[in-house]
Amino acid sequence: MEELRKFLPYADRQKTLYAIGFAGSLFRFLIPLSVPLVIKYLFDELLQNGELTDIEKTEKVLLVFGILLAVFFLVRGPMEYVRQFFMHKANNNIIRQMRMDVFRKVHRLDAGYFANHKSGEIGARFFEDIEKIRGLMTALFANIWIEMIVLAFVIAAMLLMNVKLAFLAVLLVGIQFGLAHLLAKRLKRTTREVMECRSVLSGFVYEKIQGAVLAKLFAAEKREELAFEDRLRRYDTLTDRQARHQALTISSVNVLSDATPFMIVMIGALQVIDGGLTLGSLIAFFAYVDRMRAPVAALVQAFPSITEGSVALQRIFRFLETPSAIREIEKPVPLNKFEQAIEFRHVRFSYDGGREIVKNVSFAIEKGKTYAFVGGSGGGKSTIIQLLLRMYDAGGGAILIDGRDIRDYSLASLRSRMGVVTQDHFLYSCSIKDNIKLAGPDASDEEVEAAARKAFAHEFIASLSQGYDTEIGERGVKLSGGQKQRIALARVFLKNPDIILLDEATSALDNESEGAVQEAIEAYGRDKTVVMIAHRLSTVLHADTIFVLKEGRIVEQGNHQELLQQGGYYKELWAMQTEEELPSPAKEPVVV
Ligand SMILES: Nc1ncnc2c1ncn2[C@@H]1O[C@H](COP(=O)(O)OP(=O)(O)OP(=O)(O)O)[C@@H](O)[C@H]1O
Repeated sequence: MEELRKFLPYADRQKTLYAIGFAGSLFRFLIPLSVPLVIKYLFDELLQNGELTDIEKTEKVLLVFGILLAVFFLVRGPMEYVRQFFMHKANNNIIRQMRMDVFRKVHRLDAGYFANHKSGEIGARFFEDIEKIRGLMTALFANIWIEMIVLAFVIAAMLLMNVKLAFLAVLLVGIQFGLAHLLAKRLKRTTREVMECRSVLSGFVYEKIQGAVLAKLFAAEKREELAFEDRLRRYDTLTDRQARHQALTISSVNVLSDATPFMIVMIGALQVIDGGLTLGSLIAFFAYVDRMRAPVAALVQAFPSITEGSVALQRIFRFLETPSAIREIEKPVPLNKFEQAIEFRHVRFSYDGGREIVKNVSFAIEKGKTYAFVGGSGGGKSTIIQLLLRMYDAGGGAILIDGRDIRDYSLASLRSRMGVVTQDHFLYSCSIKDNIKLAGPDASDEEVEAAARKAFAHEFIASLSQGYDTEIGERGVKLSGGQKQRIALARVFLKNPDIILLDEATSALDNESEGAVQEAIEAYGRDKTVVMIAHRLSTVLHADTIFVLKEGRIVEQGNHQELLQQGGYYKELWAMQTEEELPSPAKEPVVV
């Protein structure tokens, strides 16, 4: 029930709408409850009344039913409308609020969370889980209380007519609730399993849709189908179990609730024979017992909705309360400008708390210079950039910018000083212009074009039929690797940051474009601080300092010439690459 306590503030904000909807519900449900009383009046006081003439009786019948029909049409109908509209409005407002909170949370979680959770599973929170709350809200904020009030009204009317019969009815209803409550416990457990399984399934499907083309390349369609079928079967087993529990709950309660009127009428008939009850009262009693079945059935049927909704709430709050590994200090300072240097001091880092990826790394980066990290694959080069961006926090040592620990700076200001182009640049499925404008939403078309020109992207963009307005598909699938890379670069040029981080930023370009983009980066980077990661050493020859990383350690550092003279790992890498690249004279650098 903890989840319901956390949910209350959401409902509290909608209390006016709920109150209006609730008032509408009261009229809508209570008006029909007057019918048995009218029946009793008809039988006991009107039809069997010897003092009234037939004409008088007819007049009274017409009057009573005229009033009743007027109330039904003029009050009950509009009240039903009020109930439906305001309840829906309140529920929708809560759902929108929760979706916003989940969305906001997605953007507050750290990179580590996304490395360990599938996007489809996270997406399930937005739609399936949040939709499940709708049933819970309707049950909790309207139906349950209305049905309780109806039930209380019915019981009160019964007590007024016959105490003994009323107690019998209350006893039978109590048994029905007890049974439903008992069975609901098992139902809750299964419901949780079903929902967990469904979100895993949705993560699986989402990933397979993204990998559908890859599956074709490996002729793995059949394998994927079987894997999906297997998962669906497991999901079916769970939903079958859930349906069985649900059916058991509803059917056992329904049997009891169906039998209740018979028992009451039987005992009531005996009382009529004894003269302890009038015929009109028995008929009215029967009508009330029958009315009692609806609230009881509604309450029992509300159990599954409440169960599902509360499991969904648990899952949503678990997500909303996920602590972010990357947090700002209480009063972060803004990094308004990068003035002097970046320093890594004995930095250590492991993604999983086990294997160290960065091992006691220390280096300094001065403002206005160009640096490069090179080394074998998996050596930790990209991880260093991730640490600098505070996508992850170092496990040991410290990273300083202008003499201050980066954890002291506000995250937004820290990241806005840096522009990054990675190997895996994410593009949104919108227009090229909007993708570039991610770096500056207020940029004019001229500024966007200038940035694209610098990144040697303007020509290819202009050649597209829609130009800058061309939609590029999910993750930019409609563009080539080199085109995507140039758009990512244009984005950085538009952002105009103090520090440029380029992780294999030109690897997808052909030799000619790479040379041109390199020149652009060099020209642009003259008054900037540039940190590059490259496999192709020929692209980092101009760097002021090259750090050579091997298995998480800096094993050598210096400029290209110095490193060659050291005759170590760098020289080995250089020799290997120049041999590989010999057939391409255009790219062959001069080795002195
Ligand atoms: N999110 C992650 N969770 C766990 N391990 C990771 C994660 N990202 C990277 N690694 C591991 O960290 C190590 C270093 O990866 P990193 O990407 O920093 O290397 P790199 O030097 O940039 O490699 P490459 O040149 O191939 O891009 C690798 O062994 C990789 O498996």
